[in-house]
Amino acid sequence: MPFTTKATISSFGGKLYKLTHPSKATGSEMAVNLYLPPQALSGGSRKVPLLIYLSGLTCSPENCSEKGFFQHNAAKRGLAIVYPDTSPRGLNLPGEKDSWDFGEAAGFYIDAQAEPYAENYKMETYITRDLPDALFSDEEFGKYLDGEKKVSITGHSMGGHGALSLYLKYPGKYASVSAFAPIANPVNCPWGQKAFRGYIGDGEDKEKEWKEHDSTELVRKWDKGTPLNMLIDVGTGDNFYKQGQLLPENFEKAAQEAGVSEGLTVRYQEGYDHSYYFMASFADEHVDHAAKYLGLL
Ligand SMILES: N[C@@H](CCC(=O)N[C@@H](CSC=O)C(=O)NCC(=O)O)C(=O)O
Repeated sequence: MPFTTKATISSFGGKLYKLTHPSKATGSEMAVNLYLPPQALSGGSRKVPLLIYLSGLTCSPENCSEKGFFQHNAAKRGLAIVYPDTSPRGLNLPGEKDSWDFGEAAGFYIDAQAEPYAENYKMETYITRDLPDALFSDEEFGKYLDGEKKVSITGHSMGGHGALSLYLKYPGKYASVSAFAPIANPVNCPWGQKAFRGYIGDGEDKEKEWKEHDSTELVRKWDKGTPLNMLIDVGTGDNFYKQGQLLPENFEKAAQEAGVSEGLTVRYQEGYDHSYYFMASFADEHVDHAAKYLGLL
């Protein structure tokens, strides 16, 4: 099914497309922004690889495309970026809009099993299947995107959890992963527990299942012979980090204990907070991280 283009905006010599498209997984129309760098467009006509950026709680595709500054270096390296939404919208499910850290704009990049979310909150399937399939097969955008190459994945906060956990759940699917201030051990923090309780369910068996979506648990199972190709930045002035919502040290420790920390870089950036000022400061480096593994550097 084709994309509907709502707006086309020039950015760093390329174009940002504000789009919507239907998703089978969510049973709804999904908003998504796509950045095509100049190399893919007129005069370039080269197929470019794709980086997926997963946003945090409360975000839409707009936040990062407006103020993350990823397009700056993507335009130099010849990399397309897709900015998906953070949940289905407009469903009016009971309780969906009661809080900012659960429900609408807080889909957590997992497939919900609990009611009333089980039918539509299938964000894992949307990100791993519906969205890439739609982009690479699209008559218009498919011309510019290199579907032969793997894609890379990155994200912020809840989206950092999404990027790390999908990378670890689907070994070999993504060329590399990076994350800003990821919720790295969701089973042990209030945001993650609220999401997993609401989307997966509670009780002993369900809580065991939560671990299948937790990056700190998943990294323990990573193949020892395969480098992680993973970059994580966390700001030491981040209030959510100080409140124990992110827990990157637990992730690092688990990777070290499992003997899989080859290719893992975790940086604690002095004084930076949780905001897009932090991300914009290091966005060029995260784009370079992806560009390296996508063969652009
Ligand atoms: N409304 C909340 C703050 C919400 C917030 O900070 N969201 C972050 C992501 S947090 C983890 O996933 C974000 O990216 N916000 C969008 C932005 O443009 O900054 C509160 O009141 O504390």
